[in-house]
Amino acid sequence: GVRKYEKESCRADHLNTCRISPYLHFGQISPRAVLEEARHMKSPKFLRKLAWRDLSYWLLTLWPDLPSQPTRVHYRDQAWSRDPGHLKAWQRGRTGFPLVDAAMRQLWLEGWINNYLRHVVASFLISYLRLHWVEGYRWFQDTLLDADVAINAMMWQNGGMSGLDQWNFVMHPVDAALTCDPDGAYVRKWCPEIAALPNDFIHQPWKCPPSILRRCGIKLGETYPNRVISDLEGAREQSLTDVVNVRKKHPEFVDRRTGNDLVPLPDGLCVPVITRKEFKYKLHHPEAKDNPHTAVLRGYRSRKRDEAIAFANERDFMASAMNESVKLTERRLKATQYEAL
Ligand SMILES: Cc1cc2nc3c(=O)[nH]c(=O)nc-3n(C[C@H](O)[C@H](O)[C@H](O)COP(=O)(O)OP(=O)(O)OC[C@H]3O[C@@H](n4cnc5c(N)ncnc54)[C@H](O)[C@@H]3O)c2cc1C
Repeated sequence: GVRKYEKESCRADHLNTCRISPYLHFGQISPRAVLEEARHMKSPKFLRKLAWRDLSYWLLTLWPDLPSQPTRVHYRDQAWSRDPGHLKAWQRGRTGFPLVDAAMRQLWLEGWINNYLRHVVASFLISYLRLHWVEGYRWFQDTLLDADVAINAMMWQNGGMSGLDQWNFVMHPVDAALTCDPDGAYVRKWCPEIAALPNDFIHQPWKCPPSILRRCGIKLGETYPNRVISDLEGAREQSLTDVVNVRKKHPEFVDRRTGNDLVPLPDGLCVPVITRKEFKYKLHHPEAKDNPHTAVLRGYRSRKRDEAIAFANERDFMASAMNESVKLTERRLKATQYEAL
């Protein structure tokens, strides 16, 4: 169990975490008892996570408005999208991105998803749909069995870039899927309307050749939603620019020496806090296309799968081109026979 927790707690298709958060939240299990048990497990990762729980309570006592007001105060001026259609699609698991949809459906029906999936859907809301993190916080408060004002707010603040500890990664909805659900079992369970898709396309049906979609009885836009956004990279770039604009507008909250954000503490003192390297780079190189510190996580599986998909599409194209050419020859032949008569 411990080995799986250390290395594979991300898996969506296996239960590799403890699932004790609702019991901890409602006081049915004491965190001290859990800590005592966990000492024998030799899982530093687990102990770290348990400690984060206390960290969030400490943060909430320092910043009582943690659930609604950016801790990095200048991020109040950040531009966000306000598309209600996108928010609804995210909440109801109808974004057209299978892993995001599967997780949001599980959350709605069971009131729980694992930590990795919470990061995936949060990254999607914030960095790709560019919707305000407070929307995510509110939805999680409404739907999670373990909904906890302190932990939930701390995590959404950090994901939303304005928390004390900015996440240094962004989860790509397809690359994350290949990591946590490599054979698509999880997506098939929660998105049964696309279950018949072969593994290569289960996490990106929009790349599936039309003939295979037809064979699986899938009509994108009808039986399963089209993607709410298709230009993921463009959306991510815009989100990056939104943060850089805030930092440009408020040089008084950027430490001149290190480039880190400055956060005013409740007693008035301003302290520098760790800031994502890609934000610091972009501030000084606004036109640069390739940011060497990009935070989007990519995996080797994605590249392998992309090659397989390109091959399948090429084959599909060749097959339909050959089909067309056979039909054309038949039509020509018929026409000549008709003329000969
Ligand atoms: C956007 C977002 C929102 C979240 N909202 C909540 C929430 O409202 N309530 C909640 O309990 N957890 C929240 N978490 C943290 C974490 O996802 C859950 O605690 C965990 O998934 C619960 O499952 P588990 O008991 O199997 O966790 P395990 O991984 O087995 O961890 C054991 C316990 O450690 C604590 N813990 C684990 N991860 C974290 C963390 N990242 N921060 C603080 N404590 C942690 C929890 O009490 C958890 O029950 C959130 C995470 C994210 C990314």
